Amino acid sequence: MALCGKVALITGGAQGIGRAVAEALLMSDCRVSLVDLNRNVGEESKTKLDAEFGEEKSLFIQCDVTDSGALQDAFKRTVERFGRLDVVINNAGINNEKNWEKTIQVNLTSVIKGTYLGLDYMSKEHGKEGGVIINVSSMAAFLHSPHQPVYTATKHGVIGFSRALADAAELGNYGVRINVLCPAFVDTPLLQTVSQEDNMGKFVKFKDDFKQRMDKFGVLKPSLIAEGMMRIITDESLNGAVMKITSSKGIHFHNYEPLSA
Ligand SMILES: NC(=O)C1=CN([C@@H]2O[C@H](COP(=O)(O)OP(=O)(O)OC[C@H]3O[C@@H](n4cnc5c(N)ncnc54)[C@H](O)[C@@H]3O)[C@@H](O)[C@H]2O)C=CC1
Ligand SMILES: CCCCCC(=O)/C=C/[C@H]1C=CC(=O)[C@@H]1CCCCCCC(=O)O
Repeated sequence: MALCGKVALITGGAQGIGRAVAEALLMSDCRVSLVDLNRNVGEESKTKLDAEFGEEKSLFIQCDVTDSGALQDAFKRTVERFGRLDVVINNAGINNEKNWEKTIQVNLTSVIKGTYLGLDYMSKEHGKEGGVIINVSSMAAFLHSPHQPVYTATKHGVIGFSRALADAAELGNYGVRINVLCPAFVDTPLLQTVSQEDNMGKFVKFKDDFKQRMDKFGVLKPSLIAEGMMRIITDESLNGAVMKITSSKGIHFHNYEPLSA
C-alpha cells in the first residue's frame, strides 16, 4: 500500500508504540487519527505532531475504546475529517491482573470491535476500497509467564481472532488484510506497570522473575515496533500473518504448520 494521502486510525495512539507508529505514518505522508483515553497526553502529542507535520495531518480523539458508542464515533469522526480510512491499528492495551475483566475489555473485546468497525469503513462488502488492519498482541502469547495470566489470555485471543477473520476476509474478498504484531518487551510506560501491585495484584511477588526475563530478552525501542508495523502496512502480500519482534531475532514471522490433510 502506498501511503501518500492515506488515513490511519490508531487506538492507544497518544504514547508508546501507538505514538511511534503515528510518527512513522506521518513521515510517509499518511494522515493519522490518534484515539486514546488519555486526553492530556493525547493533546500533548497532537501539539508536538502539529509542530512537526502540520495540524491538518492529524486528529486527536479522546475515547475509551471499551465504550462502544465512543469507539464508533471515533471512526465516524475520523472519516468525516479526512474523507477516507485505509489503516486501522488496534493497539490500545493495558496490563491489569487485579481488574482482569477490564483487561479483557480493552485488550480483546475492543480489538474485536475495532476490527469490525474497520471492516465497516474499509471492506469491499460494504462498497469500500479495502485496507489493512493490524491487531497488537504480544510475545506473551508465545512465551507465557506466571506474572500475567489474563494479559496472556487476551493476547492469545487477539491472534486467534485475527487469523480466523483474515481467512474470512480472503474467502469473502473483503479487500482488507488483517495481521497481528507480537512485540517482546518494549520501553514504554506500560512496561513499568509490572512492578506495581495496583496492576499486578498477587502476581507482583513474581516481579523479580519478570525483571530477570527483561534482562535476559532485552527491551526494544518503540521505533522498531513502528518499523514492523510499516512493513505490514506496505507489504500487500501479508494477510493472516503473525509478526514477532524480539531482541534476538528482530522482525520476523511465526511459521504455522500447514493443516495436515
Ligand atoms: N510495552 C511492552 O512491553 C509491550 C506492549 N505490547 C502491547 O502494545 C500495545 C501498546 O502498548 P504500549 O505502547 O507499550 O503501552 P502504553 O501504556 O505506553 O500506551 C498504551 C496507550 O493506550 C491507551 N489506552 C489504554 N486503555 C485505553 C482505553 N480503554 N481506551 C483508549 N485508549 C486506551 C493509553 O492511554 C496509552 O496511551 C498494547 O496492546 C500492549 O499490550 C505488547 C508487547 C510488549
Ligand atoms: C506489561 C506488558 C508488557 C509485557 C508484554 C510482553 O511481551 C511480555 C512477554 C514476556 C512474558 C513472559 C515472557 O517470558 C515473555 C518474554 C517474551 C520475550 C521473548 C523473546 C524471545 C527471544 O528473544 O528469542
